[in-house]
Amino acid sequence: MKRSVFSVKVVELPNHNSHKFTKQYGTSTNKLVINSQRELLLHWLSLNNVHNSTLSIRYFHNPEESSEQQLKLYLIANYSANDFHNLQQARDEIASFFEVGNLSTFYKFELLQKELSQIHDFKWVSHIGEVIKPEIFNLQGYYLPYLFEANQDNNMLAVCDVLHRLKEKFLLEITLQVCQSSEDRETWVNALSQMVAQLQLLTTKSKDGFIDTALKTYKQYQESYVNRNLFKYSIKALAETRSNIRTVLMTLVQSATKSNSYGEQDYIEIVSRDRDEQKFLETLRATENVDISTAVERKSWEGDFGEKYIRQPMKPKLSNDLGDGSTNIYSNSFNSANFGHPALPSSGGAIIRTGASAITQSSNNSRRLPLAQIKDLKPLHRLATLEEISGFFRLVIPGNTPVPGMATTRLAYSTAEEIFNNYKHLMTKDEYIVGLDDEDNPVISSWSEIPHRLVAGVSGAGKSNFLKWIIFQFLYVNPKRRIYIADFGGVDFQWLNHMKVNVEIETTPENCPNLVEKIHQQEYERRLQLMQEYGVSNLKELQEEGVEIDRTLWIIDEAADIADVSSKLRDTIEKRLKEYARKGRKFGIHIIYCTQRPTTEVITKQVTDQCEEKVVFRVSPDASYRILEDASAGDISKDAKGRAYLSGYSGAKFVNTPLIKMPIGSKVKISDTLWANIHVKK
Ligand SMILES: Nc1ncnc2c1ncn2[C@@H]1O[C@H](COP(=O)(O)OP(=O)(O)OP(=O)(O)O)[C@@H](O)[C@H]1O
Repeated sequence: MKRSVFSVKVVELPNHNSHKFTKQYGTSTNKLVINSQRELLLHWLSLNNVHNSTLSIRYFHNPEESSEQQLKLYLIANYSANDFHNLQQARDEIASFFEVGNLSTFYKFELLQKELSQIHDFKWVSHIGEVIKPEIFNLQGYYLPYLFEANQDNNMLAVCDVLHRLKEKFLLEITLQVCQSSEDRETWVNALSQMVAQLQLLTTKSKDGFIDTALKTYKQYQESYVNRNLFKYSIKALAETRSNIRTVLMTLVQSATKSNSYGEQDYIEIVSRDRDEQKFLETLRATENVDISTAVERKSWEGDFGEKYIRQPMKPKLSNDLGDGSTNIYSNSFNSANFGHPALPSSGGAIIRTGASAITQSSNNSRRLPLAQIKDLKPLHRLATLEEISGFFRLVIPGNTPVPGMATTRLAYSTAEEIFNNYKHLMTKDEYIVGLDDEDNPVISSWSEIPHRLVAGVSGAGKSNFLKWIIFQFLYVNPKRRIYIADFGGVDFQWLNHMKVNVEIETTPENCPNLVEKIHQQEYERRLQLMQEYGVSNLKELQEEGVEIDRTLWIIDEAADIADVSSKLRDTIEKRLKEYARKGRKFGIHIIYCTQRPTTEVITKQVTDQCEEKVVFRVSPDASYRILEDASAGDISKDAKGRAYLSGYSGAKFVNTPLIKMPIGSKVKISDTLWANIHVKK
């Protein structure tokens, strides 16, 4: 027998509120995601050339990681086949499901090439808790394992919330193994029919709530288990401390089952490394090997409880109620010696042969079945149908807010073209679109409400692209608007000169004071003078008087260069920031202060105070905190180019700024870009 493991990590979560999804699936995305998860299980059941195939969903919480990386989600498959060829075939089929199956529409998976032991080590685990179906061990010896009543709508959000609050490492693992049809099925099928027949007899003799429930439940087992595909399940929590296990697992039970089914039942058993060494190690080993273990079980199974014959404990509760009629059934209590014996009471013989199950009947035609013991029913509490278990076997489905501990990665980056096509009506003289939020809704900023902005982010985080996106919108509403740029890199904005727009670019910090002065005279002084002349107090009124004047934008691309060259220049700029902030709203003079190095020397308190809107791309958590009083921008991953944390007109949230295609010399013509929408009148 050859064995292999296939593991994937979930790298992208579905975003149902995204524009793309709502357009395609309307409001039914949630249902479709759930169906795609169910399909995974059906697919798994159909891998029939594979033996003992096991599939595990793992939620791993590690508080040592940054806040968007604390929760990791894995799917691990363990399968074996007779020969290498079948094994390879199974692997290809499994891979295909993750790559192109319906699940891949909603989740993006990363194939993990590493050995399993390299993905997870378990040295930190000291306690393991398991969710087991509630079982009733009645004093009189009755035994009843309940079925799971699955909540098919479980989205796992409550579980992720609890996991996120933990201050310890924690692994929640839901594992299913396809139950081979031949495997000990005959034994429990036989036991089931004996139990049903026995309970039926009892209900005719007395009214007993428990017996009624037991009969109903065992009949349900007969209907849904006997001829169906089944899974063995294990639902485990592996933890550093014992204290959080019950909380997490109960939250899982509450999410995965219908509220009326968990009631007061106890679902959880816990073993600890020091106290239940053998059980602990056995169940830990099962996790290491992506296997099912049944080591953890309820104390009631200890002793000789399971050894009893099914009919033995079924003594009437009040023998008086039964009168003499009971004798026939109960006084000749069964034991293996008299099983199948012609001297068996006739009612006993009928018990088996009149059992509800077709299998029982057909088996009985050919041979006598052994007398069933309580322990023959024991496998039932470790089995589940697809319907029962599907509430538990669930990848988290995000709601309106991101899943705590996981980065909300978007399914696709929106381009500036897409945003422009969908939302250009939101680009006005006073407002522009910063980008899209994680629900793919446009995030707006307002020039009239917030005069100045601070843009920060490490090299390559997407600042320059963002500035181009702002410039595009600034000019789209009026190509005659004037822009001043202090860009000491010197090449990022030169293309604007080819656009024949009103732009002035200063490339050396040394000449920057001239630019500052020029802006002051050409824009500030001029506006002041015009307003006095026309007797008005703001830009809008001036425009209404017929004066051809509009907002002006001053971009300082690397503020650190200015601070390096001269602290005097920095002070002057800060003074202007303040001056234009006070009057900016009315005057229409706006500054975007941009830096890679958001140190205290560059981003002084003056700057953070004056720039009321902050767009912070990836920076260190410290820098994020300094600028935003929130460390969120420190969690932005390196790959998430264009993603920023915004604090400003639209509140505080993550925003995904779009990539804007630029004209490149003769290679990319202006007409092939959005810039063709800026019509400069000659
Ligand atoms: N919104 C975005 N979506 C996708 N990719 C982007 C986005 N913004 C930038 N990029 C990619 O990242 C690269 C670096 O972006 P950009 O030049 O804007 O970074 P920067 O923060 O200005 O870096 P530096 O400070 O070094 O100039 C770009 O060439 C582009 O390919």
